[in-house]
Amino acid sequence: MYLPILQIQSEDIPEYAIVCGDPRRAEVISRKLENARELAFAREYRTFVGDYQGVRLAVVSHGVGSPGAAICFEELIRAGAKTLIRVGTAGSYSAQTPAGSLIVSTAAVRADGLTRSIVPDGFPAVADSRIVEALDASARELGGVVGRGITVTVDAFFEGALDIPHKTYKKAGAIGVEMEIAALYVVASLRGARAGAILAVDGYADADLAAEYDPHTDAVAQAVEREIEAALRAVAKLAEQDAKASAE
Ligand SMILES: O=P(O)(O)O[C@H]1O[C@H](CO)[C@@H](O)[C@H]1O
Ligand SMILES: O=c1cc[nH]c(=O)[nH]1
Repeated sequence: MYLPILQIQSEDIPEYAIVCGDPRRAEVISRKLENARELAFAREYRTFVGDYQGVRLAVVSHGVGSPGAAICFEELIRAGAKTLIRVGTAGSYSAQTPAGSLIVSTAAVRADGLTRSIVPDGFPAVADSRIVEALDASARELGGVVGRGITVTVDAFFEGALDIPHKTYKKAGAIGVEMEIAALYVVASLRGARAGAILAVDGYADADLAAEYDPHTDAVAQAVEREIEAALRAVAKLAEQDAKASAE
């Protein structure tokens, strides 16, 4: 089956997929794979396949924002992807997770518009627990600060005339904010796939903590390197669990 937006053939897509916003990050991840091959680069969607520790996986960029990203998640799942892990960046709400930390998202606040148009209010956006455990364990193997908790998915990066209620989300216990995870968790739930996400913190979103925003520091680059490695190790762990389960 031809997937018209990603412009790939479903036969080329394996069960495991790593997704990220930035097409350049997809290329960086693909360089960690053996037998890496670029399948397509259509709009913001850049698709690679390759092997990590013997596990075939796809690496696909989904761009910025939930509507475009949801198309990518839908087509990947239609193509046969069953495990999707987002490797992204986030703003932090907590001094415990400063720039350069990693966050493993357990669930997402649906403060986006896309999921409102595909599931009712109140429907949760939740990560798969085995993916959370695999990401958390892999991130901790690599050292550095690792937070774990609820993240917020918004549509607006910059505030307009209305405030983005970061303080309210923080008071309610969320630890960071980004722009696509709720769409990933909801689309995965709708289509019978499982999903999780790991984020490199690139600054504070909380106005009380915020300094000049600079996502291009060495600390952030090192955190992105660690989250990529953590996601790849998590894929290997999950594939091993899946192989054991299907042998039983
Ligand atoms: O680094 P990525 O994966 O793009 O994730 C975050 O960065 C972008 C905003 O700068 C949004 O896509 C947000 O979710
Ligand atoms: O959406 C995002 C991504 C990174 N950093 C932020 O503050 N927001």
